[in-house]
Amino acid sequence: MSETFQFKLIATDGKARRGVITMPRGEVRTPAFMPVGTAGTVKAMYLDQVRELGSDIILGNVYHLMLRPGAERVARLGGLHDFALWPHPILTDSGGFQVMSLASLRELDETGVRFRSHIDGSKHELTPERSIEIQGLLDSDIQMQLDECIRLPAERAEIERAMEMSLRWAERSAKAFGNQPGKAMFGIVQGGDLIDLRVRSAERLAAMDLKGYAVGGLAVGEPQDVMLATLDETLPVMPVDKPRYLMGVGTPDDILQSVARGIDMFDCVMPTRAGRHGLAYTRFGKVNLKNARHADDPRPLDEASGCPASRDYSRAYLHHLVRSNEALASMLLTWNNLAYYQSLMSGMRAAIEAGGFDDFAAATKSGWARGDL
Ligand SMILES: Cc1ccc(CCc2c3nc[nH]c3cc3c(=O)[nH]c(N)nc23)cc1
Repeated sequence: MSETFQFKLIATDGKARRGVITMPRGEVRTPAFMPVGTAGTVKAMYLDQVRELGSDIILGNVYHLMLRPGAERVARLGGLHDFALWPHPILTDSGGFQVMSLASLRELDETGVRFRSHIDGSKHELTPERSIEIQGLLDSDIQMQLDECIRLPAERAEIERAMEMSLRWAERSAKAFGNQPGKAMFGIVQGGDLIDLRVRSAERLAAMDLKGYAVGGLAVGEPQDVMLATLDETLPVMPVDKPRYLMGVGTPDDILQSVARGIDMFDCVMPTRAGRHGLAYTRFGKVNLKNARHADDPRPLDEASGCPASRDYSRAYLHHLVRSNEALASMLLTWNNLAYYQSLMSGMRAAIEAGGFDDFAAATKSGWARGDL
C-alpha cells in the first residue's frame, strides 16, 4: 500500500514491461487484466472468486451506475467498494464511450453529451466535470477523462475534430479532478487510424503530466494489424514512466502482441461475455461447448488448471449445462475464462522478469495452434 499513486517499472524485456502500480487500496501488478464489472459486479461471478484468480483491480462504469442505482445513492451507501464489497482498486470509465454505443437520442457538443437512458428514457447530461464528479462519488481509484471515441472508418476532419475536443476535455477533466494524492486521472489518446493525429494527441496529453495514459479509439472493429500498427506509432511518444492502458482489448493473442509492444493494462468483455455464450478460452485455444462433439467427453477443459471450473467438470457436463441454458453454465465458463486470462497475465509477468518473454509468447501461441484435441 502507499499513500500516493505510484507506478514502478520492475523489469523490461524488449518493449515488454513488468511493473506495479501502488495506491492506498492496494497494488496492481502489470501487465494487468482488469475484469469488466460494468454495474458494480463481474457478471456471473462472486467478487472473491475474481480476486482468488489474481485480479488486482476491476472496472466500473459511469454510464451504467449513474443511470442505475445513481451515483449519489452509491455515495450515500459508502461508495462502490463498500457497495459491491470489493475493497481493492477500481478503475472507472468516464461514460462517453457507452453513451455513444448504448444511449438513444444523443446530442454531443463542446460542453459534453446529452442523452436519454436506454433503461427508462430519462434525460441525462455528461460533461467532463460531471463525469469526474460521478467517479468521485463512486470513490473510484483510477478515473478516466471524458473523451469522444470515433467509430472507424471516418473522414480525417471528423477524427481530428473529436481528437482535439478530447484534448480540451482532458484539460477540463484534469482541472475538475484536481490533486487527489491516492488516486489518478488518466488521459485517453485518440486520433483514429491517422498516425499524425495519434502522435499529436499523445504529445499534448504527455505535456499535461497526468498519472497514466490510455490508448482509446481502438478495439472498435478494426483488424488486429491496424490496431498493432497504431500502437507501434503511438507508444514511442507516450511517457515511459507512466502506466499505459489499452482500452477494450482483447483476445489472448491481442494481449500477447500488445504487451510485446509496451502496454501495461487491459480490459475486455470477451472472457466474461464469451463465458455466457458457451465459449471457453483455454491454453489449447477456444472450445465451443455448444458443439455436440462434447456430449460424451468425460475430460475437463484443462486438468492442469488450478481453477475447479477448468479442472473438475467434464466437457459433457458443461455441454449439457450450456444446451440446457442453465445459469451454472455461465458461472463455470466465466470462471474458467477469467482463470485462463489471469494465468496468461501472470505467465507474462514472470516471463518478462526472467527475460524470456519471446519464448513464453512462442510457447503460448503453439499451444493455441495445437488446438483442442
Ligand atoms: C466497465 C468498462 C467497460 C468498458 C471500458 C472500455 C470502453 C472503451 C472501449 N472498449 C473498446 N474500445 C474502447 C475505446 C474506448 C475509448 O476510446 N474511450 C473510452 N472512454 N472507453 C473506451 C471501460 C470500463
